[in-house]
Amino acid sequence: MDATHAPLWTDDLACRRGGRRVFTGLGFRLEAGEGLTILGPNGAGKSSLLRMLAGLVRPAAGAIHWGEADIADDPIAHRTRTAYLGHLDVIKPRATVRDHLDLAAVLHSADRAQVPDVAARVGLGALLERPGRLLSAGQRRRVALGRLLLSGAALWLLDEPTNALDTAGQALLADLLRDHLAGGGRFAVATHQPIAVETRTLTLQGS
Ligand SMILES: Nc1ncnc2c1ncn2[C@@H]1O[C@H](COP(=O)(O)OP(=O)(O)OP(=O)(O)O)[C@@H](O)[C@H]1O
Repeated sequence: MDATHAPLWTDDLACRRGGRRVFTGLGFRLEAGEGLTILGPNGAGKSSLLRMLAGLVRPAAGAIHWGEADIADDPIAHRTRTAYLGHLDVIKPRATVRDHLDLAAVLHSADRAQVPDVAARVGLGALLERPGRLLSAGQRRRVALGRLLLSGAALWLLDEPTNALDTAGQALLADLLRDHLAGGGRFAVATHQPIAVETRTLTLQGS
């Protein structure tokens, strides 16, 4: 099977953090073109699961597979196909919106000529030359969405992506997620806010 279209799946996945059990026995499958919404109370392990799917936290038991392979067997391949958006948007104070998106394009071997279009897509077309220190929280989040678009990653892992986004920003996020699925991508979103995209749902119970 073409690796891009291979299913992402877990079987009997368990997570421990700080010596404490967070979740056990987690199994789910995510095909190309599918999204997953991860729900659950504070501390249930949503961020931990996303970090595990990104290969940043090791499972205490079980494994995460991409097709036949355990993602831990080829971390570089997994990093290349994955984009992780955490709670904090890392923005350099002096670098402009254009600089941030240019850097993302270079890092992901994307065409820098796309940057103005990507900025416009995320609502920052008029702010290309604005430095990071002058961006609002929602504008920073939009830079992060622009980076996501430039990543070309098949798997988007988004932790509370609606944070700081206004109504229009939340609609934009939903559009980007739908377009990503339509292009054969997949995503997992940990959220307390509903996102207006049809997805599978995984609810972590917490303890
Ligand atoms: N770096 C860490 N070291 C030790 N324990 C951690 C670490 N990060 C998280 N935990 C613990 O793991 C558990 C799950 O945390 P996690 O952040 O995954 O939950 P969450 O469902 O994303 O919560 P929230 O809804 O509050 O964002 C919590 O009990 C937390 O205290």
